[in-house]
Amino acid sequence: IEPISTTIAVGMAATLTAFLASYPNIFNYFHECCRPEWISLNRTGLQVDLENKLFGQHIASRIILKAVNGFMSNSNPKKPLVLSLHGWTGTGKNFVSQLIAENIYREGMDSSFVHVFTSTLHFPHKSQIDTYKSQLQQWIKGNITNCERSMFIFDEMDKMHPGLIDSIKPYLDYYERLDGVSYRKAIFIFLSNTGGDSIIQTALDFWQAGRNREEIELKDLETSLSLSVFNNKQGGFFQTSLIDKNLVDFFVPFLPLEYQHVVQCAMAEMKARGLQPRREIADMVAKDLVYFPKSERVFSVKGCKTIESKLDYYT
Ligand SMILES: Nc1ncnc2c1ncn2[C@@H]1O[C@H](COP(=O)(O)OP(=O)(O)OP(=O)(O)O)[C@@H](O)[C@H]1O
Repeated sequence: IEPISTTIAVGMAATLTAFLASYPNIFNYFHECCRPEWISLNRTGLQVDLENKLFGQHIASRIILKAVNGFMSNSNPKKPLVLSLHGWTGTGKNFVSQLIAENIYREGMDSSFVHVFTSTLHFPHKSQIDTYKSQLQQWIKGNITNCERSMFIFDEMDKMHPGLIDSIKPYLDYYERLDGVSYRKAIFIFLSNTGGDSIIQTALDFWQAGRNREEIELKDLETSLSLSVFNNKQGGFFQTSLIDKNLVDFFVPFLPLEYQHVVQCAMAEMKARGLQPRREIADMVAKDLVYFPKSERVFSVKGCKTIESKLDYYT
């Protein structure tokens, strides 16, 4: 027997054995499963994405990076991570949720462990609230039983019937196990426009005082934000025990976007389409949008939301 071939053959067999040992089910190598190979935080990726892709949100960016990093590096968290993202339309709340998902799950938003609920789509009828409550509980329990590192995104919280979200309160709490299931490694993200007005007022106050937007700190927004979230009668948070029991770990404010950010969004969109980003086109797109308040015209009414369709027109 020729020694070199024998060495290679033995080496390959050892590698294959090690590979099969680490993948008891070879199927899991190709098919998404609840294992670190498929679910683990790419810290640098998240930081780079937040720095380069999310515009005009220095506070949100900072909080999210710290919160997600801290949570994902803790192998034994005491409760699930609960983030509540607030702000005007088109400012990046869904977008940031997507960035988080992409940097934790290899399959990103397409992962079978990332679940999105939209109030008007999944919970449309007030009369069905009791059914929704038990469905939601079972759905979350089932999914976390399947994979403890699951992520749940609740969009349009401001359109959710008050009371519904209270039904999942036990899952967000500090319990070690509930009916044999541990919810502590899951991530819950709530998105809403609630509190947007108070954030805008603060941003406008800074602008009118000639102060730099980057000088706005979380403490400038925190109190008025949590008050307006708690007392807004329209939304799923209305006087919910999630807030008075401090189960929301971070209230994350999204600032209204200005002309310069809309330009950045348009440039990024051109790049994403494989086009050479052109400032004059980005300017045309940005000038096409409506800004408020009427007299100052500082913030984009739709944030960066209609950029895509406007670009179709100009490119
Ligand atoms: N701050 C931002 N930085 C970069 N892109 C952004 C930002 N805000 C919005 N966009 C772009 O605009 C699109 C729409 O924004 P997104 O859906 O995240 O807004 P939203 O805050 O969730 O709005 P809504 O409250 O209406 O749901 C995003 O997919 C993204 O391309």
